[in-house]
Amino acid sequence: MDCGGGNNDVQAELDSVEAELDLVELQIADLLQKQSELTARKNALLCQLEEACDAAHPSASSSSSSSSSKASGDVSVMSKQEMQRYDGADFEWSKDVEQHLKDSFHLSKFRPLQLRAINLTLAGRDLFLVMPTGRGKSLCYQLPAVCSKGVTLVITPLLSLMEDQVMFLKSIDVSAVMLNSSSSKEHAKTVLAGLTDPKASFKLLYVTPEKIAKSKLLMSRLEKAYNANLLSRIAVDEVHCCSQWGHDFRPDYKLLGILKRQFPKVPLLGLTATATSSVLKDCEKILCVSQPIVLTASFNRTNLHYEVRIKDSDNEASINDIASTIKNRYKDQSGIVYVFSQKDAESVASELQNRDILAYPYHAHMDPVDKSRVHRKWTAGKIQVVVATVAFGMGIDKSNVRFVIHHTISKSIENYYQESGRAGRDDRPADCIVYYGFSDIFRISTMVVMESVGQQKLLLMVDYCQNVDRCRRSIMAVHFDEVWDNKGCNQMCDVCRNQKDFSTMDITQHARQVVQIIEVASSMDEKLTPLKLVEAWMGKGPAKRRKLIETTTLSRQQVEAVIVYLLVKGYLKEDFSFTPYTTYIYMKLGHKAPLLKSQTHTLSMKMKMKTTESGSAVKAAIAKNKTKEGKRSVQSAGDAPVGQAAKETSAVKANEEEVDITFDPVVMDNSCPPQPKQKLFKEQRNLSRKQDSETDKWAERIKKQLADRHGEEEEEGKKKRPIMPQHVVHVDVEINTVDNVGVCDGEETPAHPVKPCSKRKSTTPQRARRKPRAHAAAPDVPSQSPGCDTATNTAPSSPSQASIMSETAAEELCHLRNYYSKQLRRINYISHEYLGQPAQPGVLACIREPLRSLRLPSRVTISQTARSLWTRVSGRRKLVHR
Ligand SMILES: Nc1ncnc2c1ncn2[C@@H]1O[C@H](COP(=O)(O)OP(=O)(O)OP(=O)(O)O)[C@@H](O)[C@H]1O
Repeated sequence: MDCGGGNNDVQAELDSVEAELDLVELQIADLLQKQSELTARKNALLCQLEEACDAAHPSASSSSSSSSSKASGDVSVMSKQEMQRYDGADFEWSKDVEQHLKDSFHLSKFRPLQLRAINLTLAGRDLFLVMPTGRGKSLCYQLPAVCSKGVTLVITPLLSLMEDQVMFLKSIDVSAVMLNSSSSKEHAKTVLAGLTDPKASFKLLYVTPEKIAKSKLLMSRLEKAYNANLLSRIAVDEVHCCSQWGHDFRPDYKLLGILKRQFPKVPLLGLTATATSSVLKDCEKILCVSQPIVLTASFNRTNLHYEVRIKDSDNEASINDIASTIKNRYKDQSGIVYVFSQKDAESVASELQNRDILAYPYHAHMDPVDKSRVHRKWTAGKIQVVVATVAFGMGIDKSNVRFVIHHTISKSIENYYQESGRAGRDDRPADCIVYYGFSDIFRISTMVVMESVGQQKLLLMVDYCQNVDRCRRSIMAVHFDEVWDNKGCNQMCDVCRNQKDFSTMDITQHARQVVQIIEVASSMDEKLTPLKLVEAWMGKGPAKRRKLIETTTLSRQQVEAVIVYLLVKGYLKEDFSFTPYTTYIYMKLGHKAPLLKSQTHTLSMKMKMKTTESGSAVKAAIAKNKTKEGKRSVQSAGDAPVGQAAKETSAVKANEEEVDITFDPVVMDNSCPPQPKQKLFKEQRNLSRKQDSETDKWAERIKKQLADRHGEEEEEGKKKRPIMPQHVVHVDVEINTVDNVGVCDGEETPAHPVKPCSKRKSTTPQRARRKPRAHAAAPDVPSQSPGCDTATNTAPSSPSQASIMSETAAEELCHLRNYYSKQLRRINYISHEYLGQPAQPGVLACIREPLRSLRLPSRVTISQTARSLWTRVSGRRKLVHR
């Protein structure tokens, strides 16, 4: 068929119209998003107005429940007047409640919302209570428990939390028991019998969600207690764990719906400090509670001062800064430094000790006895600082913590709120400081990549840190769906304190440059890691590429800020590449990148600009770009560079010999122990050598490709250059793990607070770092649980043994090994959700729980999958050894 020139024109126009339509769609999506944000804000303001106009609004809870009506459920279920009645003390139980508050709990008065919550639950209402960290949520089920007939069932995610609470209740003569993996048979028997005994000696029973999911005996006893009217209440602590959208999702919380289905008349009380309305809606469904009353106290902890500091890329400098802050501002005062990994916990603690600060590490892989000692000593004020991973979080209730410093940003705003919420629980002023660094974003990114909304949440946290013009509290308020009055901060955040310490810059040209760099790299079959993108834009990298792109005169800090901004706003996105051992991150164009093609699209960004130097740098760069604009999109080899850029370009040119076409992936590798630098260096050198031999040929090919590109011709069948990480950054990662903070027993502080990593427990089986080779690639699936790290390699190791394998078998084994490594990593990753759980013997038992969270083919059971994994591995093994 003849497709003449006419058709070509039509096709060209069609392409252009389609491209324009794409742009319009993006703009519509943008506007729709803006519309929904504004509508939400409008509704919130309307609610605020309505509340303000309500003459009968009681003073008792108004200050703290400003957004309680955001749970529209309240209003539909109960009128405001009726709701206010629950702030009163004219119920049949009121006297009892008052008396126990003073006599049992030794408290003089209620904090805002406590009495309302207690009255509501005692009246049999289902209730979700969202109250800030440290405000006294526990009292809202503990006090009703002692005022009610029968037993209150409390679901808690952590054994440590459970132990702490039971110990505390015992200390005030309130009888409470717990059932967990370490309970003896006899104890379990007594507890189960007590459930149906009207004269039972305990008022509260603490269990983990897993216990509910697994113990049929417990469920049957609860059923009997229910029928005998002896199950008075169900409290689900940290209720946000039900929802995948919550920041600490636990699969077994999903099964708790059985409670309301089996015991519909028992009032349920869900408690959390961090849940957005969508998370609560999700929890409502999961727990099968219909139209619960939602009481929401303001998230605002007025005594906490929030601050973000830019982290120096030189670790030494940031440690110095932290140390001097602690020594100058918090002399002899208690605090926490949160870090990213186990290794960081040990090294930062050691660095602080070197600077005469009494700091001890705390992380999930420490001996439980050591953890318990550190916790205890810190609580007693004998240790000034705990340098901790997230393992030291929920349930840490020390009143006089004056500072919480984040050496690395948290993985979400919810996490940050929880972690920083350990500060100032005595209502006195305390500081929450985050050190925010470019490379940390990508370290965390590799950690949260497996989580369903991990990336989005991380970017919101990054946005919080990057922000220079909005009150930090207002960002949290929007995040927690709260109506925010700007006066509410009272200059208790760095932004409100240093108002006007920023300038608005038009970064449209900068953004176009970044997009162009990625496009050029992609045309050269190159993938750029975040670090390489920064360097490329600043004029480093292969000369061939430099000739094709526009470099910048912005400072490194500004370059990083712009790239992060583009990532947060969707002009860039991360691209993950997985190997059995590592996760690589590369930067790609995001869904909004095409908008930059339109000349009318502009992009501005607020930047901190303390020095005029950096300010003028930005302006100079913008001016330079404007003059260049239109002159070229791709600079030809003969073009003479101008101004500052010329200096940079020639400086880089001088270094050209040293710059190779390399890749610098950010790597998360939690499968291998830290490698000696020498070994790493050797591996890199080997890879470099391999690359060197290819580079010349490759450069020739690139030249041709570029020529083709300019001529708008696509060379058919061009081979992609294999990506060979030359510079591998080995990151030691502790996945967001919560674990058992041991019980106090009065022991000494560990003699060697900072343990060397000699016997570090890896989070996944240890493996050689090299790429698996066919001849040594027998699937050495460990005979231990996936969490164990001493995998024994039974693969043939000598050349003679290897030679008996056919090439196809070797290749297949190699694939299989990769597959299992990846599966084991995933299983292991998910297993961390279960660290607080009873360890059960047997491989199947060990991986069953994590497997629940994996997506299995329909009609395939978990046991079948587990068994088939093992059968396939052993089958392959036999094949190899034959
Ligand atoms: N009405 C009150 N008056 C004084 N102190 C109180 C009152 N209610 C609770 N507290 C104290 O506040 C502290 C924090 O209480 P609790 O552990 O219940 O907080 P929380 O809301 O569960 O916090 P988090 O979510 O951070 O665990 C406890 O030490 C508790 O004794």
